Amino acid sequence: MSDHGTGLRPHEDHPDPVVAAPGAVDTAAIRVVMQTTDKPRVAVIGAGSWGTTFAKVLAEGGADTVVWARRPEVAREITETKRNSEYLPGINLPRTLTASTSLSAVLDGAQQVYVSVPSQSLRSNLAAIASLLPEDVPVVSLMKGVEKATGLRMSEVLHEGLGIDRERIAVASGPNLALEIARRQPTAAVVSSTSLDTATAVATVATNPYFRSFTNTDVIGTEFGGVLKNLIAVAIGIVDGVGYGENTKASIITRGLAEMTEFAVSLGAQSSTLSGLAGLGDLIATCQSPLSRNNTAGRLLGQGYRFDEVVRQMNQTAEGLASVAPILELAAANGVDMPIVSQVGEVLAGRLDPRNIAPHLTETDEPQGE
Ligand SMILES: NC(=O)C1=CN([C@@H]2O[C@H](COP(=O)(O)OP(=O)(O)OC[C@H]3O[C@@H](n4cnc5c(N)ncnc54)[C@H](O)[C@@H]3O)[C@@H](O)[C@H]2O)C=CC1
Ligand SMILES: O=C(CO)COP(=O)(O)O
Repeated sequence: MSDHGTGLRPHEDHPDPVVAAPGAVDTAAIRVVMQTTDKPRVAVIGAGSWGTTFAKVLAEGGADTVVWARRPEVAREITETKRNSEYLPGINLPRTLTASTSLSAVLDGAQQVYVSVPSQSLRSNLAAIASLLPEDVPVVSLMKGVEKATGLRMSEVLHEGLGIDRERIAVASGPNLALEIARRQPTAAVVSSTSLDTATAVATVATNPYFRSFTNTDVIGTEFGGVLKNLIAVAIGIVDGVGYGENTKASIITRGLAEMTEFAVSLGAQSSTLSGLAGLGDLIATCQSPLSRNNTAGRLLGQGYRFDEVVRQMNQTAEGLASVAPILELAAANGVDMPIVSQVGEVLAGRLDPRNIAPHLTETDEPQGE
């Protein structure tokens, strides 16, 4: 069997029963694991849709991967049947992937640790992780929210809660809808750390034939890109739910990117990061896809459901809903106008009829330079 130029050895005794989606990478190229020598041992904290998918990415890139699941039934299903049917229906996980509810078992010997729990729950999980974290290993945030109570980015919460150097922390972001990646559709991501060595070490492990990780050192831009595109995706969902068409959505996406960029740059990001995978790339994916939970939450709001009804209907994490308020506080503190995000906040609060969101792309009715 050819290794399709990957340099990786086909793993022939585990025929993969996943049916490739149209356009997915040739499964023969994917049905491989790295040579067993120097297989990095990695831990993924969180067994929801993204934690499980990222664990699959890492395992299919050759890493010896173990997942921490909060619920025993989820850990058991992953380990015994190689499925996570609640979050990734129809997806077969790699034979080598296992999960456990024991943090010490998962973290023991880990050379890299990836964290993917809902942003608002991160801090409460860190005390237990801190005492078990192997020394000097990189810790990678896969999350796209800010902490509601503090406005801190997830890498900042990791820094505070784990008491580790910023150079050890990385964030991974980009147009990464979990189910598409779980189906092995080709995808790019960006891994960012203030230390390029850390970003490179993580990106090397978080790469496989269908998932390619780029690197940068703009952690602020990379993280805010992932947070802010969720808010614009809620706005897109709202106008979709109302029934507006493509002009409205293109206007919101384009002005939304300008809003995202101004905000992030005011807090220290490089504007080029917002034009990259973690900004524009993720904005396109999230605003276009019905797989997006933020987009879905917005659509329900646009269809007339109240905020509490939307929260009840969502059985997965829609980070944007909790991030609106802290982002608007940061914007106000930095003198940045965010007309689209402000109006998402007004719709969430029940103070603005979703049908009135679209015209308000600026703060005033005076013509403004683009
Ligand atoms: N699903 C996706 O396509 C992507 C998600 N992300 C980000 O990944 C992060 C996690 O999201 P998903 O996995 O999609 O969410 P999810 O809703 O699919 O799963 C969340 C997981 O966290 C667990 N959990 C809930 N409360 C917890 C707590 N207090 N402590 C520990 N674990 C808890 C749940 O049991 C579940 O396993 C979010 O920040 C999201 O923005 C990033 C890229 C893609
Ligand atoms: O971050 C994502 C895609 O990159 C997933 O978006 P949702 O959280 O809206 O599903």
